[in-house]
Amino acid sequence: MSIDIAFTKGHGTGNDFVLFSDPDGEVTLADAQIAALADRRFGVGGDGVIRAVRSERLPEGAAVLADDASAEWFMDYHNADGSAAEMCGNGIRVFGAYLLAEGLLDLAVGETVAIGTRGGVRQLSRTGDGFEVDLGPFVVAGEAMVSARRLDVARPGLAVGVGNPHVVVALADDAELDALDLGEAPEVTPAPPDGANVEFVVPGAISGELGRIRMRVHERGSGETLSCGTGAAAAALATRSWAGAGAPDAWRVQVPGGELGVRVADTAEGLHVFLSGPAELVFDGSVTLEDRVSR
Ligand SMILES: N[C@@H](CCC[C@H](N)C(=O)O)C(=O)O
Repeated sequence: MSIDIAFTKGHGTGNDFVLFSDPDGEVTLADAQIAALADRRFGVGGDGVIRAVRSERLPEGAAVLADDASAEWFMDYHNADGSAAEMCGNGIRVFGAYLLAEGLLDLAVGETVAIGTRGGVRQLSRTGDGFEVDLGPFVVAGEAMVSARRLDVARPGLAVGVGNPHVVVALADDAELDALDLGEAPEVTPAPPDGANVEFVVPGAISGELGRIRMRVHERGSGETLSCGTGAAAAALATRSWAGAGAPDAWRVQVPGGELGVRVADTAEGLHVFLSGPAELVFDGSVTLEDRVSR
């Protein structure tokens, strides 16, 4: 049986998503159907697909609601290849904008809402020009060697966990970053058990309390994208760790699709990393998904 989906297309600094709502959890899409929706030539096109579903209607939602009973909405995130991911830093801001536009959420500037994700509950705050998300505690630990097309030799990478897995590699300068060919997934050795998003960064100037970074990313399950929010947080955390004592807690990360803010701050639950940036809704449409996808 085919299924009709009413969707909204949105993006955060060029990281683009197909969003649809399924409040009662009645729509189960196969990975191939999600990939068909995300296909840029044969479908709507996007780096990911996001379903808005009530936490209480999902098996994963039980843990979310046990942690925070106010997390009514769950961001069911899938990469462009159909694989599920724990978290999406750009996606959750666009998710907030989508819930507001659909009338599923009431959130004034300055207010915060709890959102369920596979990586746990995330607190999302509405700012004057977008959203800021508390990505929670983080882990910066573990080394790997990373090779990529047009990189002369394999480089050391630092593993960073912000709910989903990342490996961050520092490059010497802009020329090296621009020359990279990320049309193919970088090879990470030893291979992370669940795969990883790989960020290539060029640390820039640190002026006072603020550090700057340029970044390109190859996302697990989606390929090279114009931006990755959790990747920007991972890039800032790795650069902060390389810089050592006295490194700034606030960072601006420049990605091909724009700029994101990252800050590290003490909270009642310890050190957390926060991500801020825009969230844009671009257009609405509807699409019929076939039960059996041939591609
Ligand atoms: N683009 C996202 C990350 C999406 C998930 C990622 N590809 C993964 O598999 O972990 C972001 O903005 O954080």
